[in-house]
Amino acid sequence: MLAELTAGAAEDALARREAVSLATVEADALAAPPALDALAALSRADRVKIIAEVKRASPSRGHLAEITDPAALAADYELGGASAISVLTEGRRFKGSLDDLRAVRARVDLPVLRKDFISQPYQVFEARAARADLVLLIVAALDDRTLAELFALSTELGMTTLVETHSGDELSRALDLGARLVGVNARDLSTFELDKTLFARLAPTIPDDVVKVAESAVAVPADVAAYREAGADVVLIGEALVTNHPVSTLESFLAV
Ligand SMILES: O=C(O)c1ccccc1NCC(=O)[C@H](O)[C@H](O)COP(=O)(O)O
Repeated sequence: MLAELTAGAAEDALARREAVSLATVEADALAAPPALDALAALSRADRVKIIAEVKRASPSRGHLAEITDPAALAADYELGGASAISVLTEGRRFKGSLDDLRAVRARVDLPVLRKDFISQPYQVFEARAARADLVLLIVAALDDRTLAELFALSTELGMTTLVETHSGDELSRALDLGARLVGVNARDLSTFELDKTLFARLAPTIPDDVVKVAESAVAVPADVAAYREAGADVVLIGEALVTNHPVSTLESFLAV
């Protein structure tokens, strides 16, 4: 599934590249206003922080929510106390787009994450050209050379990279890269199985100066509390926010 999602996203990027050249998207990225300092916005605090996700659908759950106005949803997230917004821009299975990201960026003052299956420099330039402040790189989807190349490019463009892991080996690769924002995703991206205990097992091996993000599998406030207890600085939440009242749900998650 991860290979299929990554290949599909690369194919879609290639089609966009035929319409808008690499040189153009690179120039747009370089001309964009500076990225917000997402690492500072997400760094350790006396309370857990939340990255709230704009998520219409997913391979594991199918249709989740209509979300006709992603910017309005992001504004609700900001009101509810989110520290950053994640926008799933993958079109085939998540029904997202870069237009969603641009709309969100134009509405909120929070850092915005391009959450996609990135494997090409073109997609990193696109993210910055759309004024994303962060990009996601999934260790399991990339070989070391590509991971390092994309991480360096995102950093050069002034963005923060959320480096996503699912195991001790992937965590070592993320830390070797010098990642400062590391995610542990409870969702196995091949089987879709959720392991709520994975973060607690891996977190003790992540150095203190690395910002730790627990991704996926939050349904109720107790899940946020458990991630916080296990050392999460940040929790990334999608489904629970798009299928419930976004403001009050966020407030309940932040009250733990
Ligand atoms: O959500 C999926 O089904 C999925 C399947 C394959 C690859 C990635 C997938 N999701 C991306 C995410 O990591 C989540 O959207 C994110 O962590 C939020 O998760 P949740 O709060 O459980 O919706």
